[in-house]
Amino acid sequence: MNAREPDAATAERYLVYLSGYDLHNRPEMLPRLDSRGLFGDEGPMEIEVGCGTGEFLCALAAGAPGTNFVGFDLHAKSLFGAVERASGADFGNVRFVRGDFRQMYGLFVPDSLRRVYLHFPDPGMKERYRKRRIFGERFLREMSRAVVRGGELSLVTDDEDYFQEMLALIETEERAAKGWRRAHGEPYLEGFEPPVKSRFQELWERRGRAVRRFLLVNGSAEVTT
Ligand SMILES: C[S@@+](CC[C@H](N)C(=O)[O-])C[C@H]1O[C@@H](n2cnc3c(N)ncnc32)[C@H](O)[C@@H]1O
Repeated sequence: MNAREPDAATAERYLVYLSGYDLHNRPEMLPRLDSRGLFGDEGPMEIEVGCGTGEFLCALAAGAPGTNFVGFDLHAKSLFGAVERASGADFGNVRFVRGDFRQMYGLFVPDSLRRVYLHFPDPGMKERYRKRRIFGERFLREMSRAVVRGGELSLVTDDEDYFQEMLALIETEERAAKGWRRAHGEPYLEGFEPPVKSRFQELWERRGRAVRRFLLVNGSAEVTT
């Protein structure tokens, strides 16, 4: 997708930029990452971490106009594509936040999210890049704090090494009997059939990669709708 930078009015409506400097030095000046802070209302909110060009998130937004959807990504050009998609459809329930998600945990409000999606996160093949992975113990803990009891975390990957890391951490989490547990009896789910597939899902499936998913529920309450 070869998207151009949005004009000022479109960027103002859809895009929030959180610089590394501000996140580190003056987080108290930044908006809270909940419905009130990003949409000015109290609607339920779902987020996609590393949303890329936003195909999946915008398809969700089209199907649930009463829910707020926020996509997070580091990469400006991908988000320009995502903004073009959302503004082209005139969605009022979508925003995008640009910046390093790992620096944003302190801006989330406890019990403010209904679902979190982390789909096809970058695996970082080389040893030194593995440290940049979004998924890990801290991610699980922070998202458990931000998501309501009974809310969900959806994890999808095509990468064997990342999959094994997810499986091991999820099993540890379940043994601790708090935080996240699997919504399914099987160790993981084979394949993923959303209403619209993301750019990376299309790409990896075309190349014959196996796609595997975990659907986790927060705490021990029943799943919310
Ligand atoms: C492989 S792409 C997947 C994009 C999308 N989820 C999809 O399925 O097409 C991973 C995305 O995560 C973003 N990303 C990687 N590290 C990030 C971070 N620390 N904070 C925010 N986004 C990040 C990348 O810029 C990239 O767009």
